[in-house]
Amino acid sequence: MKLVLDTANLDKIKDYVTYLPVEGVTTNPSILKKAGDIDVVERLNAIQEVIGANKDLHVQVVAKDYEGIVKDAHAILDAVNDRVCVKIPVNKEGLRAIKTLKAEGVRITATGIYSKIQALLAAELGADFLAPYVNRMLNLDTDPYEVISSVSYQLARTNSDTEIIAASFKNINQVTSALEAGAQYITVGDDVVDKFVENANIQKAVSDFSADWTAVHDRESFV
Ligand SMILES: O=C[C@H](O)COP(=O)(O)O
Repeated sequence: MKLVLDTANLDKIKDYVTYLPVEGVTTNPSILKKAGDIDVVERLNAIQEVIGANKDLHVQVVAKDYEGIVKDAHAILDAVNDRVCVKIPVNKEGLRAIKTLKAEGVRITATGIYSKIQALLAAELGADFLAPYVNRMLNLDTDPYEVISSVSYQLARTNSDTEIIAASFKNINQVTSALEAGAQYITVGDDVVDKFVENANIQKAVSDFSADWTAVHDRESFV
């Protein structure tokens, strides 16, 4: 499992890198909105510094038309660094932009994926990552795991270098199910990340072990 953080909260990212196998960070305009009225370029550069230059930072374009998307992509690469994966929603304008930007060698994360056909088209145009929206598909009565599994099979069958970075999670079961379906990466918001190893049963087990030890030995550590 390759874990990516779907947040722009710098304090949380600083904390997560101390105990989680963080492979990167994804953002989009809605995630950046949660961070408030920040200097976005400054924040993105700070995030890259915290995760390390060799980890992937995915930054989404804002413009909706082809020319604007290509311009946004260049602006993001200039403002942050040329390794950034530019996130582009998969619609007609987005696919046109992916085609142009891949010809320039730009790393692309195809996002806003609700269907197999979106994923397969973006992969065929050379997108580096595909971001199927798990919870949003479930809300629409689409089985995201069947989509991921089928796309994963097609990518393997065609020896594609494109990888799946499943997104849009509301709980841990969705995360593990997406991985079981074939996603190589999962990008998870801090609301769900915070629950990974924080539950009352884990804390109770730790407390019980500690109580059993101190009942016999007059100290709270091994030595
Ligand atoms: O970048 C895409 C997000 O992972 C979508 O997540 P959301 O459905 O919680 O907005």
